[in-house]
Amino acid sequence: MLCSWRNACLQILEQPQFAVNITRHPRRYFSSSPRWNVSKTIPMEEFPRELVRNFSIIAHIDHGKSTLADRLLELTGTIQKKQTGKNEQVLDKLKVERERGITVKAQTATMFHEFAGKKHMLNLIDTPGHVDFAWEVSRSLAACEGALLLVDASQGVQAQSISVFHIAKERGLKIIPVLNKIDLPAAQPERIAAQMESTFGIDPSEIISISAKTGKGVDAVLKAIVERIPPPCGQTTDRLKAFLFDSLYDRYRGVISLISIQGGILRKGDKIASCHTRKKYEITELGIMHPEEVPTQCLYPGQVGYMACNMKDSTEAHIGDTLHRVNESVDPMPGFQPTKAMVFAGVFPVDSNDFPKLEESINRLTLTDRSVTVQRESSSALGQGCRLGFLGTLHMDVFRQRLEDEYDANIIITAPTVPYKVIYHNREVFVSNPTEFPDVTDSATRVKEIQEPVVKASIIVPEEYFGDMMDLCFSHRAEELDHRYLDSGTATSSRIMLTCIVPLSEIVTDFFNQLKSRSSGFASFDYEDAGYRPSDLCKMSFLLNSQPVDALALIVHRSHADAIGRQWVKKLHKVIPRQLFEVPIQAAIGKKVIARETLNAMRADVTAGLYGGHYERKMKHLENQKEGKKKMKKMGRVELPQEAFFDILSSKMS
Ligand SMILES: Nc1nc2c(ncn2[C@@H]2O[C@H](COP(=O)(O)OP(=O)(O)OP(=O)(O)O)[C@@H](O)[C@H]2O)c(=O)[nH]1
Repeated sequence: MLCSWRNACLQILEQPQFAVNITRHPRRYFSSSPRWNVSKTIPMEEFPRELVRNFSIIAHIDHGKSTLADRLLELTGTIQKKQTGKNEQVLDKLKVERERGITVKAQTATMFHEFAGKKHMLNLIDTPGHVDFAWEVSRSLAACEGALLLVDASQGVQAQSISVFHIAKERGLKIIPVLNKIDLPAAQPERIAAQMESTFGIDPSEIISISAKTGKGVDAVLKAIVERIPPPCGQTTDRLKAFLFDSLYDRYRGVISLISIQGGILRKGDKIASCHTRKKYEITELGIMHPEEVPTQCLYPGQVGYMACNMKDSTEAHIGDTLHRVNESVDPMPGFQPTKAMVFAGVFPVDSNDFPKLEESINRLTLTDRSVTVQRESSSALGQGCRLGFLGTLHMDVFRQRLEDEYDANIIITAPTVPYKVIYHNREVFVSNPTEFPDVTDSATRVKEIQEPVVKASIIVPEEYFGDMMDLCFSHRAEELDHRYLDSGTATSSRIMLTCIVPLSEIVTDFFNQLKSRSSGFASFDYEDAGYRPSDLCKMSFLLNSQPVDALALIVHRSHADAIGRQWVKKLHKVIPRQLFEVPIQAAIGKKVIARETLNAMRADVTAGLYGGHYERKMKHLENQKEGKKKMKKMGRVELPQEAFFDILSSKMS
């Protein structure tokens, strides 16, 4: 699968609009004066751990991580300076990443840099910036000793800057503060430096000011990486211990794992075992990501690279696993918490005959993105499909786009839901599919309590938008609101950090769009899991001609039920084509209808052929028509066309 993933990337890169200096052969990545002649193997033994630095770049979305990564790769001669003048980034390889300008999948690249007369090996692990991909961030950081904390000098500290800072701090990483985009006219380096001091306790004299776009100051970053980040631990004489921090699937070679060597030397041909699964393997290929694969003979302590070892099934590679030599047991490294899907949605093919193809595409795509959970689902309205679990709505959106771009899938995706906890007298059940949600109005279901997931949200916003943000939070059922000023002293327009507890279900719908529009794009937002809380939730069903449409069911808070019900029947009324008979469109909670619209019948003019004649004759025709329609209505099932589903469900999410 890696190969197909890689091939997909290469195909994308080979398209003229993505023409950058990456090609299939590693040799071509080198500048005209390569440090290493890659036709010979890289002498890995020349890089003892003292000469190795493993680091990551962490920042809020769009603060310039990938741009800085490119400048570092260029400055160290790893890639050629771009001639295209386009903004494409070398490490953002997926089409969706290039189109949206965001990093989704973390990439690794090794650079060689001469400092104080010694060649150093610098391993950069690029990380995504969006809150949905925080799991990738913490996974990338586990293989590093240091991190560049990048802050946009025009935007200042944002919500995600704070959360990634804390992840890095918790992992004990050396943090190098970097102020980026100083070339922008709106940049306020002194003010933002003061903000970094008050928010992170960073000494302003340690901050490096750069422009990743023009390259100004980037050499000082390279110097700081070597001087300030400690070298990794581990000795060549230790027992072999390799930490598996990422994996990909290659159709021909099986699983390719990214590893960091914590101790001992890993050689091609070595027999290794996994602490987690206890399975044994033989290393068939070893190398470094440069940023494409460059094979080597061995990897030494502190080095980061890739390995292939005939792992056939992608589930065998456990992120966070420790690998050791067969018969030489070691203490496993602390692993990662498994990811928890927080947003679920049903995915159905537009043409139900396409289900096998869709399922195959989903399975392939999940091999490159293990945080997605998959379960089969069938709906009477939409046919066979899959219920997928994602880390957040952006994650869901990116997955959908990748399905469409890379696998040509034509799909309908249902409204996102979150996993609710239904507590019965004797058990607890997690429900993420509205069709499985019990009817709480019916005492026979014996539901004791319903709980919903809540998150601790942090919003950073200029003072003038504070009132709007409070309104937004209240209208989304926020509790425990608190705030503090980020800028100390006399700043003219201060920024405020607002924190509150909000139900996750409120965030997965339109919260983010509203946050951006109500703050004119100035607010930034981040959230973390805050457990479950009891909530007054119920299932809302929609009925067309008294028949429930399963794919449209929703789980709503009772206080919002009436408004949502009314809004939805109105929307349905707009998109459902008129039938030969009258169709009631109803929203119901349990057996109680809370909103209704009526779709009038199409009426052929049955009296058109008559001219003159008696009034009674006309009335008789009309009465007959009425009778016929009544019969039709009794038997009639309203088929919702797929386009109507598409309209309803896409507007549901906006
Ligand atoms: N003027 C200016 N623009 C910059 C600079 N650095 C980055 N940019 C621009 O800022 C935008 C975002 O940069 P990226 O490098 O994609 O940001 P990122 O942090 O990698 O974004 P994610 O991967 O989505 O988290 C791009 O349009 C860059 O061209 C800079 O120093 N000056």
